[in-house]
Amino acid sequence: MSDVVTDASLISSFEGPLKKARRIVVKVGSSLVTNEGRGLDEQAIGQWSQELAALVKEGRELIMVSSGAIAEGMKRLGWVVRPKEVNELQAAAAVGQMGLVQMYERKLRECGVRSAQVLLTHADLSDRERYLNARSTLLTLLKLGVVPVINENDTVVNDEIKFGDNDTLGALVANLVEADALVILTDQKGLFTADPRRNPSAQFVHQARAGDPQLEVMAGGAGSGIGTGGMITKILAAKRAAGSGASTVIAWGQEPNVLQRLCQGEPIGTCLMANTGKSQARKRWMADHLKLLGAVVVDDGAVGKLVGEGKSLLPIGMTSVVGDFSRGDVIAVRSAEGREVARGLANYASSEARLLCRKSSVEFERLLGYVAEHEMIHRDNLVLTRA
Ligand SMILES: Nc1ncnc2c1ncn2[C@@H]1O[C@H](COP(=O)(O)OP(=O)(O)O)[C@@H](O)[C@H]1O
Ligand SMILES: N[C@@H](CCC(=O)OP(=O)(O)O)C(=O)O
Repeated sequence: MSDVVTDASLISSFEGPLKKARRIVVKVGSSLVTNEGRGLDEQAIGQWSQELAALVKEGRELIMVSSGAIAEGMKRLGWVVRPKEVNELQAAAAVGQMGLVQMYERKLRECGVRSAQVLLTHADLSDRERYLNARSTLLTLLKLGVVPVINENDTVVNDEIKFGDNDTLGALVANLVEADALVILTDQKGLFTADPRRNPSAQFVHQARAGDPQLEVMAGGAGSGIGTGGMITKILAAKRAAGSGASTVIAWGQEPNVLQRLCQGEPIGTCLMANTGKSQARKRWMADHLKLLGAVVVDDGAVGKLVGEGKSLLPIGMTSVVGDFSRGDVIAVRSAEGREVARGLANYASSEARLLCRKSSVEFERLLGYVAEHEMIHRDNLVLTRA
């Protein structure tokens, strides 16, 4: 599908990508969360929390990426005009984040669901080791039925504050946890063919392909003075999320029961479809690594587990380690004859992996002083490369 669909009748039987989605990242912008800067919108946060809780109870995994710290901090500090100084924006974010996260914690707890605060920077997600640590923490939280509430760690960055780009953070988180879908809730019903605040005759876009260059022409900057990214960062976020196979829906955050209705398959908002399958995208990413830093050689039993049974690679099946790599690098898995059978993300650096060859996980702590993971390569991070 490459066309931009503005005719509602063409999508009447369309189910949307949320119905079958198990792992969903929801991003809400500052203007929605803080009622256009008037202060935390308790009713809205309460409503989203009820929906998140209901979806978690259905067996889905939900992550909330929420902006609003700066806007709420400004309100608490009595500042009417958004400061220009980065250190003042950072101070406002630190003050506002307290109230923001407390409100999510309380509202979710009232619905019987636990939450966790996670503060990330773009830099965290580009460093492989921190990327893996963030990933494994988030996946553990999801497994426990906890809803992570994520924001940028505004105190330690300045460019993120300047560009205020939590849409990108939402997409990076979707990629990090390999979400099935990203939902971006904002103050418009979705994407229009032009900014509806400036062009009242703009048409609504029901559906398009994520990454379609036409969308970037339609999207403009922020319209409210509270939000900072505007529609363009949402379009680019959808393109980024599509890289790992996640489709994106941009919808109005005040739409009644928006999340549950989307999950029932109602075509609300603008749906930007990813045209790459999840595993395909991941496979391509791994296959794109032309030069691998190392490899582990495994015995025939391990080859059978990986190839025949789709299992993770455990150190007990490894006989030797080749090269010099760090945790998070893509490495090859070779058979005893030296043939590459798979590739994947190493959970241990080569120096540690050498100590773990032929060892069972009960010995990891004694050998390394800590246990990062039981697997050398988790099956979620592994692709078979033998034809
Ligand atoms: N083509 C478009 N369709 C819809 N909204 C657009 C478009 N171009 C620009 N916008 C503006 O983007 C705003 C949403 O972005 P932003 O204010 O950053 O919200 P948020 O805080 O939710 O991230 C809308 O209020 C709207 O004025
Ligand atoms: N992280 C900051 C800024 C993020 C921001 O403004 O993003 P958005 O409202 O989604 O355009 C905050 O919480 O205020």
